[in-house]
Amino acid sequence: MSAIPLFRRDEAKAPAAAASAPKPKGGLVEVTDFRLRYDSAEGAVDAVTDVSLTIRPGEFVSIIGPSGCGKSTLLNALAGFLKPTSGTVTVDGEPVKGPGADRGVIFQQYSLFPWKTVRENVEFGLKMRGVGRAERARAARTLLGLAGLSAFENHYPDRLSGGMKQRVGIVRALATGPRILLLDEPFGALDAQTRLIMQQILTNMWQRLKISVLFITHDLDEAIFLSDRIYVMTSRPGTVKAEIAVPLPRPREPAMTMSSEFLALRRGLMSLIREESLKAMGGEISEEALQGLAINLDGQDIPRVL
Ligand SMILES: Nc1ncnc2c1ncn2[C@@H]1O[C@H](COP(=O)(O)OP(=O)(O)OP(=O)(O)O)[C@@H](O)[C@H]1O
Repeated sequence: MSAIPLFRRDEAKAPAAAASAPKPKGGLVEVTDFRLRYDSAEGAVDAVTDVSLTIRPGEFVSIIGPSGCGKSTLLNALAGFLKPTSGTVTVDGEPVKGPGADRGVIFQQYSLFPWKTVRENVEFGLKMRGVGRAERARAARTLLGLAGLSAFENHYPDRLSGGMKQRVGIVRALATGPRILLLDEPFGALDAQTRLIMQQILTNMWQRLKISVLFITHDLDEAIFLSDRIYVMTSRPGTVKAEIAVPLPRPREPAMTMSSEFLALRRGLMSLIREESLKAMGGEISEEALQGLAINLDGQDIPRVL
């Protein structure tokens, strides 16, 4: 078994891009000393603190971390929906001041227009920008082809499965040519098999388009399979605990998930996440309790009590 080193911050290097991939046009994301505090009626919540991270042009980066560590908060700040309390978020050197066409955003919930066909959904953003009918149709058909959806261009969303709807959502976000794609647990609502297929389609599309991606997930296998690098966050207030390079070759193939390299990465990530998830639960769960040994039975015989 070959051991894969887990890198701490500043040590992770992205693997070289595949020779066949197009050269990315911009898409450098820099987050520096980012902090976000929510002020609510119940008091202030420090959601994220002292986060600095980078997504290089054309890089696929994932963020994993325990529930409530601020992953969505970071993504929303990159999307321009939230302003940092302090620190900076820039895209190609320009501070993010709000949502913009340079960033496509995809959430777990599907957000298609039910009264429009698949192709009309994909063309919508282009139409808003005044792109002509023929050019719109050509762009939509190319992207739908890449996502394996050509046969469904005239279907309405209610005729599509969850996986198809999410693929249409991704295609729609890509249609306007963003430099960065931000995905917040996009496959979280899908069954395990569909999820694997979606990962394969996304990695294939990304390899063809080579735009920068920030991907949030709870699924370690998904993060490893898709990413060039993975940031692991601590429990709240979230900060970066580790930065891990994924040195698996491209294109990614499902068989790689059985490789010793993949499994070594998985083990390393699992132990980092477990540590933080236990902390996020307020430390009330001990190792003993996880084994069912810490429950006080007062000398009673379990089968008789039940
Ligand atoms: N509008 C808000 N007001 C107050 N607190 C908030 C608000 N939005 C989020 N929070 C809190 O900030 C913290 C970070 O939330 P966030 O949704 O970014 O975490 P997350 O890592 O994406 O969580 P999950 O993995 O469960 O989706 C959480 O403790 C959450 O309860």
